[in-house]
Amino acid sequence: MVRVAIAGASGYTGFELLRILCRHPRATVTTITSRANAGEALADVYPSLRGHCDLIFQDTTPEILTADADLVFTALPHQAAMEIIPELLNRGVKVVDLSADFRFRDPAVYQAWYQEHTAPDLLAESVYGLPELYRDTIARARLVGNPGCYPTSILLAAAPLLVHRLVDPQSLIADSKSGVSGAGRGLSLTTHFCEVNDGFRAYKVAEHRHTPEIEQELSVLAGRQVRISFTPHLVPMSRGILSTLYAQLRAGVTAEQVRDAYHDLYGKERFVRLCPQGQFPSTLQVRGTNYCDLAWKVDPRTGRVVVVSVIDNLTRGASGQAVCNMNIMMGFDEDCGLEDAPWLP
Ligand SMILES: NC(=O)C1=CN([C@@H]2O[C@H](COP(=O)(O)OP(=O)(O)OC[C@H]3O[C@@H](n4cnc5c(N)ncnc54)[C@H](OP(=O)(O)O)[C@@H]3O)[C@@H](O)[C@H]2O)C=CC1
Ligand SMILES: CC(=O)N[C@@H](CCC(=O)OP(=O)(O)O)C(=O)O
Repeated sequence: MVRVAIAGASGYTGFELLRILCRHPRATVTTITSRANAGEALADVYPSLRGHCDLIFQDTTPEILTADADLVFTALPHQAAMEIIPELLNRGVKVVDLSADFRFRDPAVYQAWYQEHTAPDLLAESVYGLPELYRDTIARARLVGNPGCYPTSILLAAAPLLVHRLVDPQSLIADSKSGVSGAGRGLSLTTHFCEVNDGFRAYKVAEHRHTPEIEQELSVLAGRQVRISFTPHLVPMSRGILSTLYAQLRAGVTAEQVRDAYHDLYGKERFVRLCPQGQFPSTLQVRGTNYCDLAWKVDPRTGRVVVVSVIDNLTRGASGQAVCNMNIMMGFDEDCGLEDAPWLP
């Protein structure tokens, strides 16, 4: 059994980690932390977990997080994560960080979009935690930067097209719609029920901080610097992301080549499901799971391919992917604890 601590267990991704790990056959959660809830029982903060886990929240300190753990999930806001992760590593645990603090290869990019990086040396060591692309390095990692939710949905949609050189990498446009839990559990006017319900809006157009993360990984896949137009939208649902990706096909590329590229990259993948031709996925079909469901269509009128990708932002976009990364780091089967079928309705 691997002993696990969760920093920031009172937030939405922390809760989702607990939901998954409570039934994980090879992991046991020993420690949960939150500054505001320290001293309270988990079941008092999250009554839905009553009977599944009887832990008490403790304060978020490196000493507490490493006292009885082999691996720590840091489900903390950006900046707060990098403030404690160097000390966690010094104390000998492995870390899967759900924030953006260890997703970037170049500290200057992080600093341009976030803030000063207080542990830039660790960026050279951390591994971007997208299992389909990096499972071999994840297996050897001590520190994994778990991908952002929008990047996960967009990178999985784009990868076959770039790996097989089927599209002009500079033509990529991604239009994404997220449920409100993507903004975390904290209260704010933008996620207030009356501000979100019955409406639908774009936000942070051409300036969302996931743009450099997406471009970093698209550039690796394309073998050259890539720029993307990325527009996120907030939709009135609790969970889920649907991303629509548009790309210009290179001259002469056929629909059969596009189909073969998706089957080549994902044919054996446990968590990427390719929809039957003509069926486009709903966020409902991946709810509460680590699946990314993909569908595409070549439009012969425009010479573009349109790809639709759906994930659950809290599971595949955060905590499910984090557990998958833990499984790889510990040498477990990738789907250990992640085998559940989606919920419906
Ligand atoms: N929600 C989502 O869909 C996704 C979120 N992420 C990332 O995962 C991380 C967690 O997100 P989420 O669970 O949604 O966030 P929440 O706001 O729901 O939870 C944040 C958690 O961190 C703790 N916390 C807040 N501020 C600090 C601080 N300064 N120092 C230490 N602890 C702090 C909070 O508890 P307390 O204040 O009591 O200590 C709480 O437990 C973030 O980095 C987020 O960007 C990534 C992908 C998807
Ligand atoms: C709906 C919503 O607000 N979504 C969040 C994305 C959450 C996410 O993936 O988080 P990271 O901050 O860890 O990169 C946003 O747009 O900021």
